[in-house]
Amino acid sequence: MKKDLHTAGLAFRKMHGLGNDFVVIDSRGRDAVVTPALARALGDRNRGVGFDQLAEIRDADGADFTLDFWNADGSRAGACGNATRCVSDLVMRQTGADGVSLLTTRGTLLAQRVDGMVSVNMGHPQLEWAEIPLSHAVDPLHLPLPGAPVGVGMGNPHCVFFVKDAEAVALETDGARLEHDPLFPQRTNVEYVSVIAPDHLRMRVWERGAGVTLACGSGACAVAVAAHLRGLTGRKIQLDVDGGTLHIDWRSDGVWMTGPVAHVFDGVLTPEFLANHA
Ligand SMILES: N[C@H](CCC[C@H](N)C(=O)O)C(=O)O
Repeated sequence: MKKDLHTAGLAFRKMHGLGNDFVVIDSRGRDAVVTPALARALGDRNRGVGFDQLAEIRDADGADFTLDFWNADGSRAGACGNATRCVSDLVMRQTGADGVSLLTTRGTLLAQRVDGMVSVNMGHPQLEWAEIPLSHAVDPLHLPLPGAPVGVGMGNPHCVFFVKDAEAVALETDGARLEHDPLFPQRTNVEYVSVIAPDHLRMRVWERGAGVTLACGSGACAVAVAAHLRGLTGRKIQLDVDGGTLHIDWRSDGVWMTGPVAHVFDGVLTPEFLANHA
């Protein structure tokens, strides 16, 4: 941790997309400051700020900015759709532009403002077992687990179950167990989905490294892809999550996700907090 942060503190923003909540730290123009220990401390809803993911903005070559994501347990997340939409909104407000490009571990993503909401192209889904990743060669469309879920990568792993009633699922126990199933060498996010209509799904989610959340953007994209590949839906759907509604459109250039964003408050982490957790 840099010496000036120990005297001045560290500014952050609290944002959310459909109740999927984020702390955003802007490290453009300086070295990155987030460590696994700081992410865990900040993610503590009693002793820190609390978030589902922490997003750190950094400078980028060839894009408007770079985004790194951390889960509340201090692990890294390769993708976070809702935080991507929130930070894109922030940067669009700062620059006055209607669109931005950003770099994540997936490469360059594009985001734009649409009807008061923010859309992001989350890229092409990863449908090969090794890129999801799975531990060995199996058919990702019918994974060898009870309930035959679908495995999809969106820069992070997802395990999608189609069930009769997503409300009736034991999300906390089943999600926690499946996150650590040996089929997923990097653990997995877990989604339970019921079909309302060929263009309308209901999803509940257990996130790797964060637990039950009110929404998950990359999960919503994975679910739309899985549902279409299983012949349950078209390519454009409305998806109801616990925190609201997302719109997903799997186009030829990637999976687009659209929804609301909210900026809740700004704060400054104290030098004392940083000294104890950096
Ligand atoms: N909330 C995020 C996903 C976080 C995924 C994370 N839990 C992981 O380890 O992959 C989203 O909107 O896409």
